[in-house]
Amino acid sequence: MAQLRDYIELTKPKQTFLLLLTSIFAYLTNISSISIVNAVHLIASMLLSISGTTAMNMALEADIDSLMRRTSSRPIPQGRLTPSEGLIFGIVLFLSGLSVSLLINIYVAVAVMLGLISDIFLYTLWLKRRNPMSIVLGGIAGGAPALAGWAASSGRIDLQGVLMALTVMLWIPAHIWYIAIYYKEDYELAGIPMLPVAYGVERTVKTIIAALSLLTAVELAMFVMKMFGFVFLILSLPFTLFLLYKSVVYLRDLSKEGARKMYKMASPLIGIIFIAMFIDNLVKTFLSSL
Ligand code: HEM
Ligand SMILES: CC(C)=CCC/C(C)=C/CC/C(C)=C/COP(=O)(O)OP(=O)(O)O
Repeated sequence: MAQLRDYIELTKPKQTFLLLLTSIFAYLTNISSISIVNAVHLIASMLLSISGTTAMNMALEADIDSLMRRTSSRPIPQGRLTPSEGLIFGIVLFLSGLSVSLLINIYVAVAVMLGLISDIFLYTLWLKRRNPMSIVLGGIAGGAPALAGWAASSGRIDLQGVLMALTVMLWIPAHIWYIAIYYKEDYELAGIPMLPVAYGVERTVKTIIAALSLLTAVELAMFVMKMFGFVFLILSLPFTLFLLYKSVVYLRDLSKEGARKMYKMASPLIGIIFIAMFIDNLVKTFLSSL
């Protein structure tokens, strides 16, 4: 049982759940074309491929995880699982998820492959240990589940799918860089040049503010281009602007404890935005049926 718990920990359940949520709600924004079979295939494909990618990431990062307070208690640094056990587990899960994605359509499989390439090859193996802006390309992995959900219901990868993925990517700087400010010493110890380590806290917060400003612009663009309506705008814009405002206020603080609060405040935003997309489409579909 302890081993099963360790294997589950390799999949980062909380992160995987929220990533799955973005995929499901991206899928449901095409309410007129959903099918139970496709929805089940999407959920299975995302759970398997996201968990697999995350387990591969943990197996490949066991060395730096053992150097960081936040991650040193994980199964592989603690020797409860070996890196090769973690890698094989991740590869099997991922390939299973990719196979299921092909049951839906080729575009979902493309999004799954984008997630793997971005998370493992661009971020984990190449950029994270070398480049302070690693999460920009690593962020494509974060947007991949939303792209997969849209592709599963629309049958294509188009501008709307790309903008929905971009929405996640522009939230990621607030998500990870507030964590990185809080754990700055950890990343320094492990030699990981996260933005706060390389350019300091103030520069990092200003970059987060720029990303949240772009996120606001993308939300407005999706409204102007009639991809989503007023319901989406009034449910997501205020929360985005609130996090933007609190980030500007945090510029005068820059404390570690303040960073932890900002990280916790950032987490729900991406869920709120994708639920807003779903509710907007639900209301639009209901009104058009009257
Ligand atoms: C480049 C992309 C990303 C990176 C580098 C990243 C990194 C991290 C890190 C370092 C943590 C803290 C883990 C810990 O507590 O030890 C975390 C937690 C988490 N991440 Fe991400 N993440 C990324 C993308 C995402 C995306 C796209 C989502 C959801 C859509 C997400 C959802 C979560 C959640 C829900 C948690 C747990 C929060 C908690 O424990 O309170 N992450 N992530
Ligand atoms: C469809 C598909 C396969 C999508 C992949 C989605 C996915 C796993 C996104 C997470 C992105 C990511 C780079 C996390 C690594 O965090 P980290 O290594 O910096 O975190 P840590 O320090 O806590 O290990």
